[in-house]
Amino acid sequence: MEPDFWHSKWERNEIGFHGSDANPLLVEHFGALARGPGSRIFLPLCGKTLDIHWLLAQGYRVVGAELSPLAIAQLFAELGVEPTVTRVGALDHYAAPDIDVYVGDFFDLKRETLGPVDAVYDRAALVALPNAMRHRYAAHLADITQRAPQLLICFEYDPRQHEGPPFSIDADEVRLHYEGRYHLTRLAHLDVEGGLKGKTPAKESVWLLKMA
Ligand SMILES: C[S@@+](CC[C@H](N)C(=O)[O-])C[C@H]1O[C@@H](n2cnc3c(N)ncnc32)[C@H](O)[C@@H]1O
Repeated sequence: MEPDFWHSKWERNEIGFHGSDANPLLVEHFGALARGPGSRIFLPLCGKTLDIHWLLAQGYRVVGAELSPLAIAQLFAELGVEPTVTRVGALDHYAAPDIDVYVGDFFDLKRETLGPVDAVYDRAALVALPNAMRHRYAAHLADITQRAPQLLICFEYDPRQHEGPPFSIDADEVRLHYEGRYHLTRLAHLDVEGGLKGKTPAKESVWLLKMA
């Protein structure tokens, strides 16, 4: 997807991916990462997800990366926090106590800028990207986070029935991206209630990725 695709989604408020509560799969499975309060959790392609609110409320520190300044203005407004904004290379760094968000292209985020992270939470990031970008994304994510343990949520459905995003990512594809880099465990494999976008039969998987 080109940046304009996402900018226009945010400008038109076509954000069906944005949940109205913290993701139940995060709440159920985050403990598998075994990271205590105070740990720094990275959310690539974070949007304004309420998962950030949940993580902060649990005492975690959060760092996000997001293309849309509109999304991040809304995130901080909804958190009720005024960030300071500074330029770091090609990105804008929004900072407030316990939260940093880098606004711009994820592929411009460097390891030194991101700093150390204790865990990664990918919900609707890998699945948001077309196939050609997913390889680059997975390699870049593993590199800048130094293969920090990761909770990854993916959809699976018959790709003939729905044109992404979200794209269908089955177990073979998760292994293709990550098997050489992490030890993989599938923690859950569930039917999406009512189907994807209320019509396409789909499953959701939760993966735990840990350095082998
Ligand atoms: C499907 S949404 C998911 C947002 C969030 N993870 C959630 O669960 O609500 C994908 C997000 O990725 C952002 N995005 C897409 N391409 C990006 C890129 N190259 N760099 C940073 N963010 C990007 C979009 O603006 C959008 O907010």
